[in-house]
Amino acid sequence: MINREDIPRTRRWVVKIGSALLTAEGAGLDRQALGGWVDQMADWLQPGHELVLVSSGAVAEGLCRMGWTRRPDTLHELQAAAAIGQMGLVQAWESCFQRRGRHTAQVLVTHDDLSDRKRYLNARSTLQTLLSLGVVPVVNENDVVANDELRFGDNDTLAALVANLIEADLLILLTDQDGLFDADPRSRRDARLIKHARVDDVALDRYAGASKGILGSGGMHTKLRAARLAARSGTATVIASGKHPDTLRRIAAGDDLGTLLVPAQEPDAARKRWLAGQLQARGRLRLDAGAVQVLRQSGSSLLAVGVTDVEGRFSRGEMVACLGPDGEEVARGLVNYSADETRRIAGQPSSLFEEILGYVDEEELIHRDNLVVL
Ligand SMILES: Nc1ncnc2c1ncn2[C@@H]1O[C@H](COP(=O)(O)OP(=O)(O)O)[C@@H](O)[C@H]1O
Ligand SMILES: N[C@@H](CCC(=O)OP(=O)(O)O)C(=O)O
Repeated sequence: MINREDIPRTRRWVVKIGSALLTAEGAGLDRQALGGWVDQMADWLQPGHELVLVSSGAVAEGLCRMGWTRRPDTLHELQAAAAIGQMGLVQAWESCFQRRGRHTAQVLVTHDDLSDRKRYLNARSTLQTLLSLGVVPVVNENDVVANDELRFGDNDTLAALVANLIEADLLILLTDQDGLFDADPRSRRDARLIKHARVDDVALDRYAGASKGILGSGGMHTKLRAARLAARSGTATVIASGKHPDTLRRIAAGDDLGTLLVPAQEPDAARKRWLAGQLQARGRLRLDAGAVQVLRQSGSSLLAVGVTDVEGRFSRGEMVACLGPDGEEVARGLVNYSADETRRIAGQPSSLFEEILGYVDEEELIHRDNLVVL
């Protein structure tokens, strides 16, 4: 799918509604707005159409329910707020969808769940079953058990992984701005809306910058990253404002609204998509320029001879990030040797592995089937 005119033909959507939008500027859930989005989603859900909702707002609603005026500092208090608020969140979605004759289902996942291949496949089957039953899954991060290290943190990334899981046609990220601008519109009044771009356009990184919203956790940077991740399953992304009463209806009609970010290449195979969605790398391999070129141009396996430095502690089979000489991450993959072994064979041809290690597990440090170039 490339253009707006193709959107009316899309059948499978992931709609993500961010904290900034859902919580009425920090005053708890905006139930009126929520009802409006449900009406638009329910209208779109004609036979043949399927939708997963990714909803933030648990922490913000929890704070409101407890009368806490500021975000607590400790992780446990935040987790408690999420647990309290999640009740309000699912109650609100369920009652609005019920009015439209739709059931909803609560789906809470952690990063850990989706990095385990078996649990990833389980999540996929459950979501697909729910969709085939005509139920609307309402997904959020399981904040209660996720610790700092193993969090998605923002729901943009989670929504993109869900889009990958179900191979959605369209990911819609509803937020408090009209889309991605060429600068943060809160600080630059002359910022220009980007209406259409390919996800690999490098100028987008400059536009998204690092600044975040007040209530949300990611800002535009995580939305851009999410669009790139979603593109791996051929999913296009629209970033648009949920503040207007008919945003989803207009997107469905193919109106020129928000920012449309389209995939730049053919979808990855399912296993590579799962690999690309792994956020936590256990270690980092620094590659020389030749290795970077080979990975980027011919999709080959990574050989130890192209590795100049090894950081971190990892075991065989764990995820490592591969960085170019300038420090930019170029690929990630599941490594065939532990950190200690990798340090010993770095820079060496595979023909010397036997001599150095006393054995050879694999000729490649990372096999191309277990490697994704970013
Ligand atoms: N280039 C940009 N274009 C639009 N918004 C931007 C840009 N850079 C930063 N932002 C900020 O990102 C915020 C939206 O992200 P966030 O607060 O995480 O929302 P959400 O909770 O909906 O995910 C906006 O309020 C805006 O201030
Ligand atoms: N899981 C968290 C949402 C985290 C969050 O705010 O995400 P986002 O809306 O993407 O900025 C919650 O429900 O409060």
